[in-house]
Amino acid sequence: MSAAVSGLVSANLESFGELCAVLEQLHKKKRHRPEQNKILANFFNNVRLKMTNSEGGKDATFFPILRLLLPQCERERNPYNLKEKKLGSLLVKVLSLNPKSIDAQKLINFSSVHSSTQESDFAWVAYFVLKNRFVQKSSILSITDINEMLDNIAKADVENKGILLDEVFSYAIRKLTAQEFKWFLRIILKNLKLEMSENRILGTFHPHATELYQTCSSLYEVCEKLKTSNILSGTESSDEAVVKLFLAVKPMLSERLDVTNIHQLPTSITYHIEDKFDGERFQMHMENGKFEYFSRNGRKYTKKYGSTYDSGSLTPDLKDCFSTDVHNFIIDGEMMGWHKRDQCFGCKGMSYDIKTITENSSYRPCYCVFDIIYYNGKSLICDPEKGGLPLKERLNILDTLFTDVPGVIQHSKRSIVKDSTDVLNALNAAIDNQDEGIVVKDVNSYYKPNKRNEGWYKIKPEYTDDTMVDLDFVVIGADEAENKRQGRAKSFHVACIDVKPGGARWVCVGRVAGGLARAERERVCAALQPHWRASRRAPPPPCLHFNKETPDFWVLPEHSIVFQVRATELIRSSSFGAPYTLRFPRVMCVRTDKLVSDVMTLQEFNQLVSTRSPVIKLSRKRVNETQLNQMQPMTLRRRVANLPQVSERFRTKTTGDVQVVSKALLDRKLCVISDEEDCKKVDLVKLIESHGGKHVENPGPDTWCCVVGRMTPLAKKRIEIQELDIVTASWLRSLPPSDTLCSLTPLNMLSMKRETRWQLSLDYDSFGDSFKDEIDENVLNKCLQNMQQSIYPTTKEKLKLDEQLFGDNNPFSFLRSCTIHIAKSPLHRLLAKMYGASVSDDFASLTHFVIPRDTSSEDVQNFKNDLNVKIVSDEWLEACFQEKRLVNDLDYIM
Ligand SMILES: Nc1ncnc2c1ncn2[C@@H]1O[C@H](COP(=O)(O)OP(=O)(O)OP(=O)(O)O)[C@@H](O)[C@H]1O
Repeated sequence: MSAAVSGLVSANLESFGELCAVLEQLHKKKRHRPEQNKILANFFNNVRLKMTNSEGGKDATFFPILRLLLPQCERERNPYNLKEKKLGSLLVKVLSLNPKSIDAQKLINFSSVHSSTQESDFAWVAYFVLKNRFVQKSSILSITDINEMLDNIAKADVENKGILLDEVFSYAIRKLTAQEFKWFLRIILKNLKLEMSENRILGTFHPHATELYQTCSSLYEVCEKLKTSNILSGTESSDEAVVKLFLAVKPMLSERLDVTNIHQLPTSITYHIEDKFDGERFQMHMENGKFEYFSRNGRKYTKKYGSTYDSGSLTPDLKDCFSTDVHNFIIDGEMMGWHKRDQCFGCKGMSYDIKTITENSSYRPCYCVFDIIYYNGKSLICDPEKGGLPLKERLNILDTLFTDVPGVIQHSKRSIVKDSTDVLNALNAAIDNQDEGIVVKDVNSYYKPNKRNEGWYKIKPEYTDDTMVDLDFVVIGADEAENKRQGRAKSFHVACIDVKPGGARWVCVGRVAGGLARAERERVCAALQPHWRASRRAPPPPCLHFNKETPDFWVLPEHSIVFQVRATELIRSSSFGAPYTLRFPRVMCVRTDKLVSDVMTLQEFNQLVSTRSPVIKLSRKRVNETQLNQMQPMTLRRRVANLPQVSERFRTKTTGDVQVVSKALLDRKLCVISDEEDCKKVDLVKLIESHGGKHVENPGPDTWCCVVGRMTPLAKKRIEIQELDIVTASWLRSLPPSDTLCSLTPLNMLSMKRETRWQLSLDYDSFGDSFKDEIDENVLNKCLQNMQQSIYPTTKEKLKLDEQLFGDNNPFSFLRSCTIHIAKSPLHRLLAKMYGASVSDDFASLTHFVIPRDTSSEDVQNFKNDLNVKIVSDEWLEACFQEKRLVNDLDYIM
């Protein structure tokens, strides 16, 4: 297809040289996102203009260009299977360089780590080494030519024709300029080094392109759908879901949830629990007996698993399992390894890769299906307007689609959640079984491609403090960072101590990269810097046992420090000194208080792995219900409505010696949301009981009211949503004993539900002044305070006013709708406030979390893990300030 497609845009329309010039500009402006966007948008507009003005150009497609701009999204061509090492040797061969020459050595032994400047990738090194050998000084090849050359490279790999490769490369060297060749190499390596995300490039191309790409993972389809003629005639829209058989849909993702925050899920919603399978996400497409398999990032694995019932390692076993009235479908699930002899699942850390296992492996693929995307010609995803069905209805279809064949294809089992105890029990069962965790899903959620916050939650033990066993290791090595901004080390090799009669030996157990905050990493690197020894110059001494994975630098423990490390599992490995290594490790803290001789001993480490199972889970401790009550404000995400009660034995209890002295709260249920600085929760509960009331752990429909002391994020959230009656803890503390039930007045309340508000409005005015009761000085003061407050309009009212006065954009308060946390710049904070933003440190209520543009990707990832809020670069704010309007933040999402 690709050659034909390449021809659709006229060869003369765009030369590769012009594209390279744009790429150069984008590369130069890589720290200036808005400028990059402008450059790219201008380029697209120019091409669009040329297309419409050219004969038949209205039907021309951007695909040949877009696939060069987004080489990492290339799915129409086979993989090139050319990495730096192979490319280096190929160039040396094609250019007939003396392999021992300095230039040839630079190409053959290229390593991004050891190259002289931070910016240099292989293409850049090749450019400098080879630029004088290029004869072509100006551009002569078109985009079509380049695509054809790439087709040939992909073909050469499939057909294993080295000659074809040599031909393409010698042609490229003769016909391309040195600069074009540099970009040609970057396209082959699928990394243009522009620091522009897929979404940003697609978003600049067309506002609907990103969404379309999520549903089909095909640039070709995106370009077809957004052809110039459609754009001009206004017929294009993203409303039509482009789910097509045999085109991969980007899978829906799960949001991380710490089980101790489970109460924060609204109880008005029904959830079910499923096992969290520890395999590889796969989609299966089928039409009339023809199958395709796609991995999570849209790569085809059909050859492996089989395109028909006659081929592959999975499809032949599916022959009789599908219902007879199904013609086509797309299903979503996890490809697991099934141990043929032991008849059980393996997990990802084990010594097989489900994508590449062969017949000889002890494992075979078993597809565990948890969703359906497409059924008998109809897409079932996205919102109802687009034909989407809620999960429970999709699952009704899925249940009838096939019958389980154990070890081949299985439905993911699910159970409806009745209360938080169910979730806890399921997680603890997963911990006991050494499983990865559980997944909790809103049964009414719609399938949203590539979306993470749409009703699916993954709950793993490691998200909860205290369930994991932390291990103390000493740093004995490091690998060098390509980018030295955060210090010299990219990752650290950590070891346990093996105490021997002749002296200690340090046995490396693995490598850890994540977990350290930027400043801390810098501090660690600075402290170790004087003691690092490069392994290339001086091999590590025998007391440091590394095995195959020798670090770039080693350090003696006496000069080193201790890391407290948390990992999800230990997996068998022959790469490091110990027979098991750490899976997904991260540094929890630097133990400056610990001597290196106090780290874990090899003996202790071996005890952990004494079962000899290939994977040892490090989540040892179960979660108990008391932990469920410890809210974690940082991950507070969703609206809280009627919440489930925790089981009786874990409720906050008084000692039982409370004397009931009043009937003010007789038989009423109250829920204490937060305590007061000087009055613990248990004391507030005692007060409730002394008035004859009952304390409940979570508010439900029969809860009379809630009590708030300290303004915790949870308390704020509950007050904000105005769905509960909430009184202040000071009201409870000053409640006088009484023989009759007390009543609530607006002045004591932080929040009211609608019915209460309506009822009280009969007796009180909007400032809390009673129509019938006399008031004292104290009450009068409070009413006056309310009057003052109510003079100021709410944000909502201000927004309305903005709209009336300024239409779409109020140039003086364009940030009014935003609640922003600004990590660094005080100036930005000031300006943001000046332009109407609420600047806040309350992570639960943020619309944007603004961080400096040069924040490391690791830190960005950490923020993403911890916060459910848009994380944007500070360039977004600058763009807003500059343009005096609320600039679309999409381009600035980190
Ligand atoms: N029952 C299930 N429902 C949905 N996803 C599941 C289920 N079981 C396993 N998964 C897998 O869990 C993955 C998410 O969990 P995990 O955090 O381990 O993966 P990740 O790749 O590290 O992160 P993420 O996929 O969330 O970016 C999903 O992509 C999916 O492949």
